[in-house]
Amino acid sequence: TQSTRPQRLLHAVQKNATRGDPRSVVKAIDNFCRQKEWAMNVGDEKGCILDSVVSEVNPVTVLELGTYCGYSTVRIASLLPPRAKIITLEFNPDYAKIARQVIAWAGLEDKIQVVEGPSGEWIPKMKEQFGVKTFDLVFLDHWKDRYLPDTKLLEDCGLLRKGSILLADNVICPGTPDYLEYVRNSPRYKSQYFKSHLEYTKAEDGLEKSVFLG
Ligand SMILES: O=C(NCCCCCn1ccc2cnccc21)c1cc(-c2ccc(F)cc2)cc(O)c1O
Ligand SMILES: [Mg+2]
Repeated sequence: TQSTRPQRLLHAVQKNATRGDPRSVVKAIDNFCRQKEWAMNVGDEKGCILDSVVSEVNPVTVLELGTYCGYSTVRIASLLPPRAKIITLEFNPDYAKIARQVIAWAGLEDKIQVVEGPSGEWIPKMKEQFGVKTFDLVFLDHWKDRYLPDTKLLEDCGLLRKGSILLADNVICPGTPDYLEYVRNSPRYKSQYFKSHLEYTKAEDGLEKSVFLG
């Protein structure tokens, strides 16, 4: 039976990356996507912006919405202090299965919890299920029409604190117009746009970093 793109991406990691070396896993995925098959990882250009935000925030609790194959999960986790944890939500069980194997190859399974299901159902259960108080950093990379409702849900569930950072991928391509309008005009956020390009292409895209003001 025909393999899927995530399966081919995983094989490229297992073939070209060193076990326990997260940076080599990131490199192997970027090379696969540049040379063989495009895939919707945040990629190396936006990935460097992600790295700088993570290093600046030094988060202890991270929520990622949209795991896919675990590229950004590995990128973030490789920069976290020892006790820090990421909860990453993936709707598609096949993607989650691949992501767990990519994360294991990077040797980062102790810092990462991959949770399967829709954000709308899981966000209200974060406190009781995972003992989370608030998130220091949220990376939004899932259905683009869920960025806004899930941000409001995070607020309503008390999962954001003064200074929590929201970092959103794809605010230009595919685009999240209602989310951008909200974080850029709400008095509860201080927002900043990092112009970049859609992963592995010349098309414009960017990340929006928004600080929750409480
Ligand atoms: O669609 C994108 N990502 C989302 C994938 C599905 C997420 C599903 N999901 C995961 C967790 C979760 C929790 N609750 C509900 C749903 C949930 C995406 C697309 C492009 C893209 C594609 C084609 C093109 F021509 C240009 C750009 C580029 C990106 O970087 C992207 O991220
Ligand atoms: Mg994305």
